[in-house]
Amino acid sequence: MNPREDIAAGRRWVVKVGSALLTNDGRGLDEQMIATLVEQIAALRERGCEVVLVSSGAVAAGVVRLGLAARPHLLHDLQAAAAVGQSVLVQSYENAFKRHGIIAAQVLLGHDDVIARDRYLNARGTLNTLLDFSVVPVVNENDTVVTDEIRFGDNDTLAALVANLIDADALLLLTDQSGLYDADPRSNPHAQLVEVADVHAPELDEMAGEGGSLGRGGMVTKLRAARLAARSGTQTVIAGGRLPDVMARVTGGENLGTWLRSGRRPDTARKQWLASMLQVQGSVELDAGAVRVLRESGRSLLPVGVRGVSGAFHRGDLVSCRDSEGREIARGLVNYSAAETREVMGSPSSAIENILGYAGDPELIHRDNLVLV
Ligand SMILES: Nc1ncnc2c1ncn2[C@@H]1O[C@H](COP(=O)(O)OP(=O)(O)O)[C@@H](O)[C@H]1O
Ligand SMILES: N[C@@H](CCC(=O)OP(=O)(O)O)C(=O)O
Repeated sequence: MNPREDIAAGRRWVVKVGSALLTNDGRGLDEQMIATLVEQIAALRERGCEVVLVSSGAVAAGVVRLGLAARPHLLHDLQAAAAVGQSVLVQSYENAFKRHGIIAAQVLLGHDDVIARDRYLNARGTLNTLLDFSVVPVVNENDTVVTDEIRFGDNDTLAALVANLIDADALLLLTDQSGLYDADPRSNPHAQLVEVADVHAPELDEMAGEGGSLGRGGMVTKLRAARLAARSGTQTVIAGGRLPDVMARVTGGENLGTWLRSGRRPDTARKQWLASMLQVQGSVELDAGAVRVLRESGRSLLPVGVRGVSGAFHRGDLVSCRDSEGREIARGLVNYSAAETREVMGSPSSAIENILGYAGDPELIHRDNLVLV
C-alpha cells in the first residue's frame, strides 16, 4: 500500500507558489519558472484534478518594474509596488495559461473578505463557480488596500483559507527548499528533511524557522497554514518548486517533500470560518477546570470558569481563551462585553440576571461559536 494514497486520491488542489521561487533572486519574475509551473498545472488538469493557484510575486515584480533598489519597507511603497507588480504577474500567468488553452482568473482577497460571513460565503461561491467553468483562479492578497493590522502578509495563510473555502483535498506549498527540515537548512547544513508528520505534532514548532529576504513567513507560516488547512480535512505537502515535475510527482503520491498529515475529522463550515479570523479583540483567562472542559468535552465556556479579562471587546467580538500561563486554548465569539464579563466572571450563570440587571445568555461563549486552537 502506498503510504501517500490519501494524497494521490486528492482531486481538488490548492497550489501555492512563494516569492522565494518566483522571483529570480530579486531580479523580477522568473518567466521560465512561471511557464514550467503552468505546464505542470495543465498536466494536473489533464489527469482530472481541479486547481486553484495562490501566487505571490506582485511586490517583487513591482520592485523591478519601478526600478527600486530593494523591497521597500513602508506600507504605501509596498502597496504601490504590489499594484504595479500584480498586473505584470497576472499577465504572465494569462499568457502562459493561454498557451495551454486554459482560462485564468485573477482573484484578490483581503482579510475583510473572510471576517464578514456573507463575503466569506460569496468568495466561496465565486471560487467554486470558477472551478465549475474549468477556469484556474490565480489568487493573491489584495495588497493595495490592506493596512498593516489586517494583512495576511504571507500567502501561506491565504492559501490555507482558500483550501478551507473550497474544501480542497490537498494543499501543495511550493518553495525554495525541499520541504520542512528539522532545523533551518540555511543555517544548519546537517538539517534533515521531515518526510511525514502529524500536522499537530508540537515538536514541529521547534523546527520551523523564519523566511528569507524575498519571502515573508518561512516555515513558521507554512506550518500554521497546514494546521489551518487541516480544519477542512485538507492534507498539506511542502515541496521544492524547482524539482522537475514536482506537481505530478507529489500529487501522484510519490514520497517527496514533507507531508503534514491532517488526521482529524473536518470542522463544520462555521467553525472553519471562525478559525480563519485572524484578529482577536481581547482575551479571557480560564481556570483549570474550564481549560479541561473546553479541551476534552467540547462544551461551551461559562462565566464561572473565567478568572480574568483583558482588552476592550464587545458582544459578538472574537476573543482568545487562555490558560493561567497565557497559552491560547480556544477562540470564540463572546456574548458579553469586556466590562460585563468582568462583572459576571467566576459566578454561576444563574446569577447573571442579578449581576447585570438583565437575563442574557448562560454561556460566555457558546460551543457553536468556539474553536479549539
Ligand atoms: N525548518 C526549516 N526547514 C526548511 N526551511 C526553513 C526552515 N526554517 C526556516 N526555513 C526557511 O524558510 C524559507 C522558505 O520560506 P519563505 O522564504 O517564506 O518562502 P516562500 O516565498 O516560498 O513562502 C527557506 O528558504 C528556509 O530558509
Ligand atoms: N502578496 C505578496 C506576497 C507576500 C509574500 O511574499 O508571500 P510568500 O512568498 O508566500 O512568503 C506579493 O504578491 O508580493
